[in-house]
Amino acid sequence: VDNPNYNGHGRKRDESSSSLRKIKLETILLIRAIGEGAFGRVFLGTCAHLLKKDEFTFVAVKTLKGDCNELVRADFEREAEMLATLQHRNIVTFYGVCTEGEQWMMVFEFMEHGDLNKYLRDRDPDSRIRVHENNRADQPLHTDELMKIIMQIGNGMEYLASQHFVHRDLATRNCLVGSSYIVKIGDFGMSRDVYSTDYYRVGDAAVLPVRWLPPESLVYRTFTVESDVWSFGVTVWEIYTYGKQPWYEYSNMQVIEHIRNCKLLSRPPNCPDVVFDLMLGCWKANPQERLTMSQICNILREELSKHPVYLPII
Ligand SMILES: CC(C)(C)c1ccc(C(=O)Nc2cc(-c3ccccc3)nn2-c2ccccc2)cc1
Repeated sequence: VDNPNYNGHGRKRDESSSSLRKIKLETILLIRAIGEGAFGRVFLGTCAHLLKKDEFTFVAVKTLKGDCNELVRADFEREAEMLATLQHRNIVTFYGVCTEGEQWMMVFEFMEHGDLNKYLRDRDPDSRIRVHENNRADQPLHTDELMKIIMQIGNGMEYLASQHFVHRDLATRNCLVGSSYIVKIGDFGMSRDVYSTDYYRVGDAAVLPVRWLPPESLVYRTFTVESDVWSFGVTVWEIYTYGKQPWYEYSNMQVIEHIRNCKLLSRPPNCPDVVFDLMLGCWKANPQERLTMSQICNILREELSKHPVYLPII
């Protein structure tokens, strides 16, 4: 059970850090809805004078349903406070909140390519039907580009672990892809609606992303930076299978049995040894034996330095 002084993500409530910016309602323009969930909607919008005095910035605005009670609003404030303290190039930028109108809003940076799971599925070299975004076929992703993606998520997770922040739901659906293929960890709380089959109600408790969780999280419901490392390994598996659901051949009940019996996901096709070894390092039954995010980042940096990935400068 989490220490009562910590919020759900195992983070010391740090009163001094609230750099929570209040954004004026009149500077926000909502353009179109890009997501829908049980607790509200997400819009593409613009925000004036956010970064530079006389400029607009594209933003993703998470609106809280107007008829929310005090409890949900207290949650909203707490989440916003927490998000405001986490800043890193591989964490989706949280600009601030607007609590002027009836509808409270959270303002995030807009990530133009959407969530990483959809991005991967649209760029699977094997997928026959090529999704045509503005009539340009999405180029399939090659394995060296996949390595760059896991490096970025690794950097973000290393930062969260350094802040003693436990994510509890790391997966490609909760990562976003921005311009020039920057990948960041972040979501708008819609995953349980959009990717509902990734979650399963274990006992009478909350719905859990069982396919991404280690044995101790399923059995004792403990979530730690070590259980985040396990989920990172499953996220890497997702990336090298271009967004397949882990254990897609099995039901939730069978998956829980597999994980409890320490059965591991198999090596994705064409997955390099170093990457599969990394996954195995994340999936040690004993949390203390798992790689740390820092060790993971060092291994990835070493590997990337061998095959530098040339940025698409043309
Ligand atoms: C990676 C960072 C630190 C940026 C992060 C960490 C946690 C969350 C998060 O907590 N997501 C999240 C889950 C649910 C959630 C909805 C319904 C049921 C159960 C959980 N809501 N949110 C949510 C709430 C407010 C703003 C945005 C996301 C996001 C980013």
